[in-house]
Amino acid sequence: MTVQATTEPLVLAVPSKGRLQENAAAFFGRAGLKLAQLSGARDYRGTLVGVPGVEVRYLSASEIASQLASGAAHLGVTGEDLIRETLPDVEGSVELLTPLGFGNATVVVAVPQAWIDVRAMSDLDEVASEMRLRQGRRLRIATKYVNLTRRFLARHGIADYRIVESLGATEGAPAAGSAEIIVDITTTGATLAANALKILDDGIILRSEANLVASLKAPWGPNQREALRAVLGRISAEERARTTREVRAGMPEGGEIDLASLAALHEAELPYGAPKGLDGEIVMRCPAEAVFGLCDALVRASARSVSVRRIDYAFAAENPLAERLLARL
Ligand SMILES: Nc1ncnc2c1ncn2[C@@H]1O[C@H](COP(=O)(O)OP(=O)(O)OP(=O)(O)O)[C@@H](O)[C@H]1O
Ligand SMILES: O=P(O)(O)OC[C@H]1O[C@H](OP(=O)(O)OP(=O)(O)O)[C@H](O)[C@@H]1O
Ligand SMILES: [Mg+2]
Repeated sequence: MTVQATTEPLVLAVPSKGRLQENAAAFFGRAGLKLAQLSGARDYRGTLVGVPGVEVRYLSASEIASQLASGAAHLGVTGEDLIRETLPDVEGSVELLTPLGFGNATVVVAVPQAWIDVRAMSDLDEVASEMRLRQGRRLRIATKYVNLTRRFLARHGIADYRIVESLGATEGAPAAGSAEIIVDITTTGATLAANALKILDDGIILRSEANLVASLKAPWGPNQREALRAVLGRISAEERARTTREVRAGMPEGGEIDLASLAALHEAELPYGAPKGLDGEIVMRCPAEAVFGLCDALVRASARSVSVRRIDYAFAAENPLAERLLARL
């Protein structure tokens, strides 16, 4: 009988439900990372097709935040709001690798629209003090963002309040009489409006979006580091490709062109190096915004033809996301 060497996998935590699920799967898909569920839609574990050493775990967005904090997961996709709410020491326990452009939500302080004189946090401070003095009771704030709320109110010097923990439908609390005001996330503002609530002018606690987050507490052995490089290499390659354009130009025989300064002027690079003689094809890459400037300059430098392409992936020797994380481990 042979004993197989067990190699601990890198644990990648992916949202299993809710708003982040579909977008997260699409994000990995763009990076060429196909999620495969182990045995049908009810199994909460899976793998990444073609990337060995990775175990995918399907969890709720808030569980992902706790597992990154404890080190049970190495990498995960979750909202920054949940990271900042759940982790006592964000900087010391995780690295926010990159924002993902979805799951945008703003954590806000909202009060009844009927409170016409209450527009800012300083007004709220007055309301809270008056309630305490005149009615002998504290302002009640309904929220599931207990820690974010406490920190934000402390920064505004507000101490006369009580938190009523809410597990959902927070916006309904003032009308239901279980709290005077709320702290919750909003995206379109529709739920606040439907419940006759308004955001205080300086009541924005955090602008959040989904992030790719790495745990500093997880065990990062050699196998997990190798899997990390593979996963983040693809993610970087897709991001680099999406934001750059490849420019190919046919240069005339005997043409004279200072490729290095042309490249520098247009934030371009020569990913495959400068050709020996300049008559022939040159390949450059530049940021998408800089592409027409570069094309014009090449034409002025007597290029015979210039074409621009989008590319799917741009792999490079550098792996900036992985390097940033590895430097902290
Ligand atoms: N309306 C929204 N628009 C965009 N992103 C949102 C919205 N609501 C929540 N999010 C983001 O998605 C995260 C998870 O929210 P989601 O509603 O999917 O799960 P949940 O509320 O934690 O779970 P559940 O409501 O099932 O208990 C939020 O913390 C936030 O980062
Ligand atoms: O500003 P809006 O676009 O109206 O979105 C905000 C609402 O979306 C979220 O609720 P969700 O639908 O996730 O229900 P939940 O409270 O059960 O999480 C959030 O808690 C708000 O209630
Ligand atoms: Mg929700």
